[in-house]
Amino acid sequence: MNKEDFFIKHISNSKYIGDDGAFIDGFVYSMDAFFENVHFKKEWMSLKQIAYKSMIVNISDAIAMNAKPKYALLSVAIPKTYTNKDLKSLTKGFKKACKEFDIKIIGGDTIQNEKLDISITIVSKTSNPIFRTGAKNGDLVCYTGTLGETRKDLEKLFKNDKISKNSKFIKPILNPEFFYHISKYVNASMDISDGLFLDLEKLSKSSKIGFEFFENISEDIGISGEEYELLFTFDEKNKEKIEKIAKKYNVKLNIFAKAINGEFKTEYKNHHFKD
Ligand SMILES: Nc1ncnc2c1ncn2[C@@H]1O[C@H](COP(=O)(O)OP(=O)(O)OP(=O)(O)O)[C@@H](O)[C@H]1O
Ligand SMILES: Cc1ncc(C[n+]2csc(CCOP(=O)(O)O)c2C)c(N)n1
Ligand SMILES: [Mg+2]
Repeated sequence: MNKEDFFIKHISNSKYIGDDGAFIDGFVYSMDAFFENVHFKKEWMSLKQIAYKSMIVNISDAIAMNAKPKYALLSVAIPKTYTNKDLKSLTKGFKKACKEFDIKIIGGDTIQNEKLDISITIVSKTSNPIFRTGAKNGDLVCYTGTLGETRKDLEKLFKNDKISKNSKFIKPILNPEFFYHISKYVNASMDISDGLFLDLEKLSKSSKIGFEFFENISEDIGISGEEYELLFTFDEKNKEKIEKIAKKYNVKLNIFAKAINGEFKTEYKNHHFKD
């Protein structure tokens, strides 16, 4: 067991752990860290882009639970060298995401540190939470969008090559309205942050199912992390309805497997705690 899984297993045996967020009394609580040299290097993105993405990766978890983000608590560790202009750029990024998703920042903490580190808690609302545990035998398994480019762009950045400012690595694309619209047909869902193969392993564990793949999924597609696409399962009888809604919202669907008895394990390791 890797250190991440070992720690999570021992920190709590609460039933709330294991989903993209914890559902309690109509609200979903989720948090994600966005740290310099772990999630980005300062040369790769502007401060506004960094702040914006730190919010988006958090909002992604809320959407995957079929919850509407409402409030954010924001902790920021700021390097000493940052000027007021730098701080303004950061606030612009946070505010842009808040405006786009109608979120209020209701608190947080600000400290000084060597690196720029951001931790965000999102409080979101839902009357119909979707968990990772709900996939049923026979369900179709689907992800949205196109996978692979994010990892390629990350590799380029590591080689000091330039990438487009429209890259999903810089600016992930979320599809909240599409997902809220199909939510009544969805049995299980999560977002793709670690990569399809690793996230399928999590889905398999949570729902106690395996997968029968309709075609081979290449490594390029399967190990690309930080895609923030949606991964979900649904009963075959809802396929046409979901496809129609996807068309309306211009969302690409990839129905790539069927849930079956068994379990799915990937040979690929989580990038966290590699060594
Ligand atoms: N330090 C921690 N203390 C308590 N619970 C944790 C801790 N770290 C993770 N968890 C919980 O463990 C589960 C898995 O966490 P993980 O970070 O893998 O979530 P994820 O949504 O799969 O990934 P991502 O962080 O990329 O969104 C979640 O329910 C999360 O709330
Ligand atoms: C400097 C740097 N090194 C590596 C990566 C790749 N990376 C970081 S976090 C993550 C998955 C989701 O993480 P989390 O579970 O924390 O949300 C991936 C693929 C990066 N973006 N920047
Ligand atoms: Mg998630």
